[in-house]
Amino acid sequence: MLECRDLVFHYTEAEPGEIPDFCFSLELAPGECLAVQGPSGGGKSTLLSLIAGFLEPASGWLGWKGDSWRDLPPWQRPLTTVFQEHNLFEHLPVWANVGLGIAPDLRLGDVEHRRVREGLARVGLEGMHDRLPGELSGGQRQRVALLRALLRRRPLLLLDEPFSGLDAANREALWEQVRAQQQEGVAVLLVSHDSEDIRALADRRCQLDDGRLVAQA
Ligand SMILES: Nc1ncnc2c1ncn2[C@@H]1O[C@H](COP(=O)(O)OP(=O)(O)OP(=O)(O)O)[C@@H](O)[C@H]1O
Repeated sequence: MLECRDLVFHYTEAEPGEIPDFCFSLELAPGECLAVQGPSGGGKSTLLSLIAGFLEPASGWLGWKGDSWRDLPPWQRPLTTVFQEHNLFEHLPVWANVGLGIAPDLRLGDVEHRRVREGLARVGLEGMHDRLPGELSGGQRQRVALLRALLRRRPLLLLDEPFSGLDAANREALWEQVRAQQQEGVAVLLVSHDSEDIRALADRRCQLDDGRLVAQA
């Protein structure tokens, strides 16, 4: 269970009152998908960055299964992220960008190479194995980033508009992959403006309103 309790954050470089202080509280159980919606600039990326450990809260509690993440650096948290910028390694081919999700040192044996190839086929990228990210379209890059995150198989998946710009067939294929991970107990926090994504995946929804999360029916 992911738990945020009164997690307070403010951007110090902003003028007082210019941006609301953020104060987030939420719970997310294994296998559950919570969708977060809100206006542009409402604080959705800020929430994900706090959970991932890229920003440090001023106060409050953040943890997983009762253990505080307060002093845990991002790379030790049991989660994986797909943020809007896809963070691909431009000098590495597609197979290696995906393979990093399985082995960060890229020591892949036959089994791991097969997982990469099968994964690429599942997201419609079978011909792209050896291409560099700069030779892919935006939607293809997005699929590479998502596949890498899915192959990591961490207990918590943080997704920021992960399906925007994908065509219907690819979107459905990726929904299927995310659902399969939920069934294995992966918790998903989904930031999305897209009502179809939310209908397809979310068990619950909440809205970011003036720096606070408000549950939606
Ligand atoms: N480094 C920063 N310094 C100061 N203010 C920031 C910084 N990063 C973000 N903000 C401000 O914090 C607020 C929340 O930003 P955030 O990126 O979390 O919003 P968002 O809901 O993800 O927006 P979008 O949907 O447009 O991506 C915005 O008003 C933004 O301008």
